[in-house]
Amino acid sequence: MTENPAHTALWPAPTASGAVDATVHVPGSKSVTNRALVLAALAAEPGWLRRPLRSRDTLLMASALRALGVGIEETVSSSSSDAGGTGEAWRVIPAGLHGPATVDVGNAGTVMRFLPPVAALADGSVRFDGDPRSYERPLHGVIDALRALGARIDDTVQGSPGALPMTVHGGGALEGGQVEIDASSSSQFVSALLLSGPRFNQGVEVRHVGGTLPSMAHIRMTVDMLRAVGAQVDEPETGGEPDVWRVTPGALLGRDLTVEPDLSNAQPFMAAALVTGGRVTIPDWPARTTQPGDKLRDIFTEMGGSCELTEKGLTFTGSGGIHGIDVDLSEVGELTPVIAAVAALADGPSTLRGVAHLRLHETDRLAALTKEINELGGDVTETADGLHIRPRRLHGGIFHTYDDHRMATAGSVIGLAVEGVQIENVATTAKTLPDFPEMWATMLGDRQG
Ligand SMILES: O=C(O)C1=C[C@@H](OP(=O)(O)O)[C@@H](O)[C@H](O)C1
Ligand SMILES: C=C(OP(=O)(O)O)C(=O)O
Repeated sequence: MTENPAHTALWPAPTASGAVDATVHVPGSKSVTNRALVLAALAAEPGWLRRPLRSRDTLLMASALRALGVGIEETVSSSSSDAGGTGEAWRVIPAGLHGPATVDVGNAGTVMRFLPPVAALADGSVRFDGDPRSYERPLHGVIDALRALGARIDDTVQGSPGALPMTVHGGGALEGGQVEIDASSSSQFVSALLLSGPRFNQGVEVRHVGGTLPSMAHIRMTVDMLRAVGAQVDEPETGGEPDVWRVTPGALLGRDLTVEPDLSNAQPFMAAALVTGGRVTIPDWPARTTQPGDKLRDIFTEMGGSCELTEKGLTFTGSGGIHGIDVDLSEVGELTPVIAAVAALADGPSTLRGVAHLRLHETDRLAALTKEINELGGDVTETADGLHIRPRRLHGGIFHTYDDHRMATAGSVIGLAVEGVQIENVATTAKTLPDFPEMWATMLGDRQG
């Protein structure tokens, strides 16, 4: 097999010549955009998504829904009042879902987990395939649950059962009802079943049985967004049974939704303020949000910064010092790589806990962070559910990224403080933030190279 040159290309991570002082407009949230697309596709009337994220994961979601018959028209409004926004809006026009169709999930957890229930509602066969890594990421929870709820799925044609590739033989409707799943390997199993639940004949009752459920922030996001389009949801946090979610069958409204900036993608820019003792403002930081990135206000404050939320957005200011942290990240696992990078530059040790499931993300993130930080001279050890990080003087070298966007941004944060760090395949940030290298250079005022 020939190597794809983009996968081995090296990007010299710019070092910061001084404290950063920048305003960074961060594009829309991946998690909100892909949920909004699914909910709009399942609605009873057309809807709008304003300032959607345009990245590999969201374009894969849009292409897949189009392949199932949904209309998605991309428009750019010239009279946009979006401060700093592109004025981009997508009109989503629901239609009868049908196969035959092929869905490329790439390496998008949201596409590979959220769309099989949608395909089960389609009339016809829908084949799912994706990047080699997508074959290894857990999907059994969605497959087993859909079968229990009445779907016909063939996951034995190629590869191993319980994983991609597979074909969902949609019957035009799904009975739904009660189902038990072990979602300890991905919260997206629960979100997937809830998002399509209003369209199942009996709705759905999902009971999680198993170890700790990760990424609760993302399940809250699912519940919030379902309610916003008129779905009735009972859930543990508003008085329901622990680990049980119920969605009543019913029609969904077409909404006009403006997508919040992706706070997890704001993270490397905030980390730059922390690492350089500078200041970064993220416009449009929501006053109230279910995004896990909102927790950065607490986490990065504890690590040495301070936050101010004003009408200009969130201004995060580094103090010049970086402190180690002992933190349970189970609710906000996707923040781990950049926190690990900052921790490697801190004045004391850190322990990151509650994130064993990161071993099955875009790559094995615990192994990858350990190996790459240690190869720059660091001292990181893996624990059963996280990382111990003891800061040491780091040196330059190649930071491998394993097709993981958050490995690339984590390496870039280290590169701000360490000369000679080269990021392999920085283009992998296109999964959720295609303009990352340009945004990074702009933040640094194009002074570095
Ligand atoms: O539902 C979502 O949008 C997400 C849920 C989380 O997945 P896991 O629960 O698999 O960690 C998170 O890590 C991922 O980036 C996005
Ligand atoms: C785990 C992540 O993505 P996915 O949606 O592919 O699970 C992530 O973005 O950190």
